[in-house]
Amino acid sequence: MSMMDQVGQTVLSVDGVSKSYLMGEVTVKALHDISLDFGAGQLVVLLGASGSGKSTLLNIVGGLDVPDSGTVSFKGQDINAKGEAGLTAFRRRSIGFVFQFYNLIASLSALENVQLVTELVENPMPPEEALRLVGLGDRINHFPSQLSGGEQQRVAIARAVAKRPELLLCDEPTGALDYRTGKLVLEVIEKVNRELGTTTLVITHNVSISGMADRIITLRSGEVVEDRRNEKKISPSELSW
Ligand SMILES: Nc1ncnc2c1ncn2[C@@H]1O[C@H](COP(=O)(O)OP(=O)(O)OP(=O)(O)O)[C@@H](O)[C@H]1O
Repeated sequence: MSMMDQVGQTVLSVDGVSKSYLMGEVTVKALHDISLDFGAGQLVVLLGASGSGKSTLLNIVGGLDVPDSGTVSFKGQDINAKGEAGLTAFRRRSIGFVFQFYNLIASLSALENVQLVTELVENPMPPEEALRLVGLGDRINHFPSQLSGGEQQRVAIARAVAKRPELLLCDEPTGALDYRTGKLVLEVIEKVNRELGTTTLVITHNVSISGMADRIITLRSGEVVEDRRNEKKISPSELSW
C-alpha cells in the first residue's frame, strides 16, 4: 500500500513542481522538482529548516503562488489551468488558511470575522457553530484585543474551517504562541481533521509536533529529504517540547 492510500483517496497531487525567485541578480531556488500525493483526510506535518521551501510549497498548493514548472492537481484538476479567476474560485471554495499571525480584523468581533468568510461561500457552517467547534462558543462577541493569542488563533481557525474547506493549510500556526496555548491550538486543528475529515497540512519548525501527524514530510533546500508515515500517532495533548 502506498503512502497516499493510508487515509483516503488522493485528493491533492503535486507533480514535478519547481519554483525560483529572482532576488536582484541572484536566483533563489525555493522548490526543486517536488512530487507528492496527499490522501483525503491526511494530517501531514511539513518540517524543515528556515528557507527550506515549506511556505513556498504551501502557498503553491493553496493557489497563493504559482509554480514555474510542474502541476498541482486538486481532485484531478490542474488548479492553474483556468487562470487567475479559476485559482481564486479554488482558493475561496476549497482552501482554509491559517497563518502564524492571525490576521483578524481588529474592529470586528470574533463572530463578524468568521462571517466575513461565510458570506462569500455556498453552504458554509453557521459562524456560531464554527466558533463552538474551536471552543469559543462563549466568546463570539469579543473583539480580537479582548482575546488571548491562542483564542485569536482559534478564531482564525474557525474562520478557515467555516467554509467547510477540503484542505486546511496551516503555516506555523503555533509560532507566536506559548507552549500551553500552542498545544490547545494543535488540539483544535486535530479535532477539525478528525471530525470534519479535512485534509490538513501543518508547517512547523518544531519536530515534536510531528507526533500528532499521520505523515511527516521533511524539506531541505527545496527538496523532499524524508517522507514517512507516523506509526505512533499521538494526541496533541500528549505532545511535549
Ligand atoms: N516572495 C519571495 N521572493 C523572493 N524569495 C523568496 C520569496 N519567498 C520565498 N523566497 C525564498 O525562497 C526560499 C524558500 O523560502 P520559504 O519561505 O518557502 O521557506 P520556509 O521553509 O517556509 O522558511 P521559514 O521556516 O523561514 O518560513 C528562501 O530562500 C526564501 O528566501
